[in-house]
Amino acid sequence: MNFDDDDAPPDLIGADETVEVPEEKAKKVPITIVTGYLGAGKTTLLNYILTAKHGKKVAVIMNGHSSALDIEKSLTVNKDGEAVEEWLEVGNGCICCSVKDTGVNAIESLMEKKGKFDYILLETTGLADPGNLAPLFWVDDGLASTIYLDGIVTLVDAKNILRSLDDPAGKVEGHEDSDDHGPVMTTAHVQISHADVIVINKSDLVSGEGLEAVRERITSINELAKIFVTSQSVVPDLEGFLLDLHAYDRVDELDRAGRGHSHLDKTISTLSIPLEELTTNQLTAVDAWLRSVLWENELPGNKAANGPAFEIHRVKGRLFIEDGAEKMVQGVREIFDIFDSPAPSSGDVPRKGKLVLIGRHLTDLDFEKSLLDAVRTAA
Ligand SMILES: Nc1nc2c(ncn2[C@@H]2O[C@H](COP(=O)(O)OP(=O)(O)OP(=O)(O)O)[C@@H](O)[C@H]2O)c(=O)[nH]1
Ligand SMILES: [Zn+2]
Repeated sequence: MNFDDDDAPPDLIGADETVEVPEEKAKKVPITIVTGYLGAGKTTLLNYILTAKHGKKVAVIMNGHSSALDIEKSLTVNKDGEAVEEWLEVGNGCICCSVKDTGVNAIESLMEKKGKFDYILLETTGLADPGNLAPLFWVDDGLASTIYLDGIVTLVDAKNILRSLDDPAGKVEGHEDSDDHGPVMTTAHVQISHADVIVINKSDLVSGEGLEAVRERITSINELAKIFVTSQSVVPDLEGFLLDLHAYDRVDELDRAGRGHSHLDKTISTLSIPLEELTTNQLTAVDAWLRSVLWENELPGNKAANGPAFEIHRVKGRLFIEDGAEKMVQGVREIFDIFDSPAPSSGDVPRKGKLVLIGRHLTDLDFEKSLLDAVRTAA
């Protein structure tokens, strides 16, 4: 890709040039995290966003490795002998930045130019565990006061993903592992389990059957994610795919979970627990149950003292309350929130709730019984 093709030279924006945003216009900027195993096509996707005509101002933060980008040199300029990050404005109105580590600093310097764009896309390194990153953008203070996490998009390489999921060498770091003899949890697993959207890229390299096998395996890990198939990371359109996901303030996709019970993947699975209308007491019990499970890592009522240590990556739910309220549950790792549904279901929808968990060892313990017992006791 060459940004110098345009007649006008690219416009470098100085790092210290801030734009005054009137208070009432200071809207939160959504951030989408783009993750995916080494070589899955993340940079290809972001390059596509930077060049396609989509009429949106997107700020793209790439992880600094990208040799694919010959703009990288021009991004880091010397200012008073010090290297500073620069934002490069490209032809379609997007801006781009390459950083050594996709950390908080880059986002902070980005926020100073907040009036300038509608979305932020952040490429993680191929080995990143999005579960460690997502909470950074979710907490209610600090950073998240000016940006909010719109969702996590995970690219997978159609040709290599099944091998990556089975490769013990890809074992993810930083997760407690009491049962080393169990099926291994790889970086590919955690990138899929945390995803709101999964892009099966490099579809040109596999047969139709191969693609179906990949799709089945991915769905067995994460039943909630929306799945797209691409070649060269060319996505049909951006909204609902990369942008405007609202993955953390809506739960529209809950209906996808709980249909099949394939445990094709031995490591991570999706569990869907149906819930009748709850009293407010029972709502409190669900909250307490989630605290125990997510914060203490204890399954209430579980007698198997030496059972395998479970791990929950995502929680989503819709709860109907007898007083007429409708609540949503959203969680990533140990952070979760129960809040009023911004778009309650219409009157003719049956008031059947659901709690969906994505994680490890969910099939080895009886989560459903534990939750339903807690709810029953609180009736
Ligand atoms: N055959 C084929 N090659 C692709 C496709 N998408 C990307 N590639 C190639 O795959 C290689 C890796 O793509 P990148 O976009 O750099 O992948 P990445 O996920 O950013 O890689 P890392 O940041 O190194 O983890 C490049 O050579 C791309 O040209 C595709 O759909 N089909
Ligand atoms: Zn890349």
